[in-house]
This record gives sequence, C-alpha cells and structure tokens, in this order.
Amino acid sequence: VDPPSQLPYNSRPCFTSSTTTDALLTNYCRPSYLIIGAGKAGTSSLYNYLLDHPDVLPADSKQTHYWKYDHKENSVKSLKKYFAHFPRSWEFNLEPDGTTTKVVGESSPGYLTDEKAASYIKREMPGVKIITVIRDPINRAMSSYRYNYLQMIGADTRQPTGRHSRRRNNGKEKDPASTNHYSHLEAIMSDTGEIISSSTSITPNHVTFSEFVRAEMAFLRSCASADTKDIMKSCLFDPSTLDAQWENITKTTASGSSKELKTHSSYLVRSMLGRGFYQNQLESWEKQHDVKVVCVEHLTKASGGEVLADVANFIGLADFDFSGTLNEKGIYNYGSNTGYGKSTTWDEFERKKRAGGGGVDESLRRELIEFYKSFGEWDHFAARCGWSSA
Ligand SMILES: Nc1ncnc2c1ncn2[C@@H]1O[C@H](COP(=O)(O)OS(=O)(=O)O)[C@@H](OP(=O)(O)O)[C@H]1O
Repeated sequence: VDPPSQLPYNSRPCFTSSTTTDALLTNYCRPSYLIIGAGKAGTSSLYNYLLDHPDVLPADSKQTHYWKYDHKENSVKSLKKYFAHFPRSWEFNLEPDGTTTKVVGESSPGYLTDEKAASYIKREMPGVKIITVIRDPINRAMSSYRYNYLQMIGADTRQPTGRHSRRRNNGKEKDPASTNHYSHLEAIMSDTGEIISSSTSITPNHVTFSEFVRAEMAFLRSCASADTKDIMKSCLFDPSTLDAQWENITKTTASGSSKELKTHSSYLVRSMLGRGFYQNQLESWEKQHDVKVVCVEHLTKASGGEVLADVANFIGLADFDFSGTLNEKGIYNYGSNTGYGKSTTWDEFERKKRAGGGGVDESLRRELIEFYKSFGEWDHFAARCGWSSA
C-alpha cells in the first residue's frame, strides 16, 4: 500500500474566474484521474467500481478517447469540448477558495498505446493520476479476439457497443445471411461456452484465434528491433508495418484470402498480442506521470475492495470502505454481455466459468507465454498478478 496521495491540482480541479484567464473555460473541470487501459482488461469494471466512492462524480461517458484522437487541435475551444464531458463546477461543492474533495475521471483504453497522449495529458492536466488495469495478456488477447473481431464482423444482434459498431453499417440494411450466421455463433458462445478456436467448422470464413496470434507472433518477431525489443515503437505505430502484418495473416492462413478480415477495429485486431506488452507501453507514461498498475486478477469479489481502497488512496480521495462494491456491482462488460455500463452478477460469471470453454488451447498458451518471455514482458507482471505460467 502506497502512502496517501494529494489530490491533483491542489484540490482545485475546476477553472474559476480567478484561476483562468480564459473565460471560455470558466466553470469547466478537469479529470483528476484517467484509467488509460488496457482495453479488455477490466477498465469498465474499475471505472464503475470507483463511482461508489461518495466523492467520485460520473463523467457523461466512461471513455472519451479525446487525447488519442482530438488532441492535435490543441485549442481552448477543443479543450472545452473535452471538459464538457465532466460535471461543471457547481456540482463539485467548491469551497470559497476553489478547493473540493470531489473528483471526476474517465477511462479510455486507447491512451495506453499512445505515448503522445502521455505528453499532451501532462501538458494540459499536470498531476492527473494515471491508472492502468492489466490482465493476463493471453486472456486479454482472447477477449479482444471475441470483442474486436468476432463481434465486430457480426455485431448485428447486439446493442451498439461503442463508436466502432455505431459506424459499422452506415445505416444500411444488414446482410440477413451474416445476421443468421453470427447470431448462431454468438448463441453457441454464450450458452454453452463452446471453444472459439475450434469453431472453424461453424463459421468457416472467420480467422481463428490461433491463426491470428501465430501471424502476429511472426510479425512482431520480424519487426521488433533486436536490441531494444521495443515493439511499440518498431511495430505498432507504423501503418506500413501493420499492413504487412495484415497481408501476412492472409498469406499464412489456409485459404486466407476468402476469410473475413475486415473490421472497423482492425488496429485492435492487428495488435491483439501487441497490446499485452504492458511494460513496454507503460514506460513513456511512467517517465511523465504518477502511474498505478492494478491487476484485474485481484479485483475479486472477496478482496477487490482492498484494491479499490488502494486506488482511491492513490488518487488522493478520503478513505472509503469498498468491501461491498464488487459483490453488489458484479463484473462489467463480461463475455457477450458487452457494454461499458452493463454488469453481470458473480453467480452468472461463476456459472459460465464452470460451463468452461472459450479458453485458449494449452499448447498455444505455452507458446504465447514463451513468446512474451522472450521479450522480457511476461516476467514483469506474471508473479505479481498471479498469471498461470503452467
Ligand atoms: N472484476 C473482474 N475480474 C475479472 N475480469 C473482469 C473483471 N471485470 C471485468 N473483467 C473482464 O474484462 C473484460 C472487459 O474489459 P474492458 O471493460 O476493459 O473492455 S473495453 O476495452 O472497455 O471494451 C471482460 O473480459 P471477457 O469477459 O473475457 O471479454 C470482463 O469479463
């Protein structure tokens, strides 16, 4: 447990006429904490759990992705657009000197992969507390495969799950064949927990998990610079290397060209393993910010409350008893019950787990552990988070 922290901005998150010369920003308030990722590692749960603290106010949405997409504008007008996602000063119970114990935050998983975001955030919100939730990278990759690939290429029977799916059909009619096809797969996934990696016979035109990760391993091995092994810089930021990886998937999978590759979240699919290089991504953040790393494996019904108390302490909040939070709130964005504000009860979660399936084949898992080890990534967090190395 770290020593208690101070709230950012000397407890003055809001711009008042005495703290800003920019009339446009008056009464707007800055987030005091950002959950920067990792995607599919439990960011929705952490965001929603923290809202239990009486001094944490909700933003208008869990994620804005502002610092990833809009920061280039770099104008007061654009900043105002960002701060408009958060409550205004009158909701913060400001003291006459502008201080408050209340905070607001947001949770945009795309920030972690973007070292430029680290600098922009530092410039505009110095002292903001940075939180990352991480997860066994192989389980994270499987979750991403289901959500960013399987669901996206056939997201027809679901509620919208974010900006990607809202864009998906451009308002056009859905293809009835694909609706039937994937609703069948989804039914199988959610009802019986059938193993996805062996479901080729059900959906012969989708790329399997094993095909994806094998292609990505080959790609990352070939482009990561041998001495630094810095995969973020060498492999994931250059669109041309990503295109090469895409082609590689088509070449290396049997009848690859007839498989359905296109999805609106293609970047996320192309970096299913890459986004599990947590330490590599965190380096640029840790140089500039106070960073707290949380293992999702510790966010259990039994002891998740202590982890949350530690996170609250890190933000600078007053002590609060989170022991009932996880039990009450359940697990957010679980399995096919996707949605940043959608939760699944622990009983349901346990039932699905007992039903089994959907996991990663043992020998492939061993191969992936060796892969992460060869870059020095696995050993960084495996013991601390309790990832199974067997
Ligand atoms: N408390 C707790 N313990 C264990 N696992 C948990 C917990 N909370 C969320 N999760 C799992 O995290 C996955 C969702 O992650 P995110 O909310 O970050 O996804 S997203 O990137 O915002 O779409 C999603 O993983 P999958 O179910 O494997 O897809 C959730 O089940």
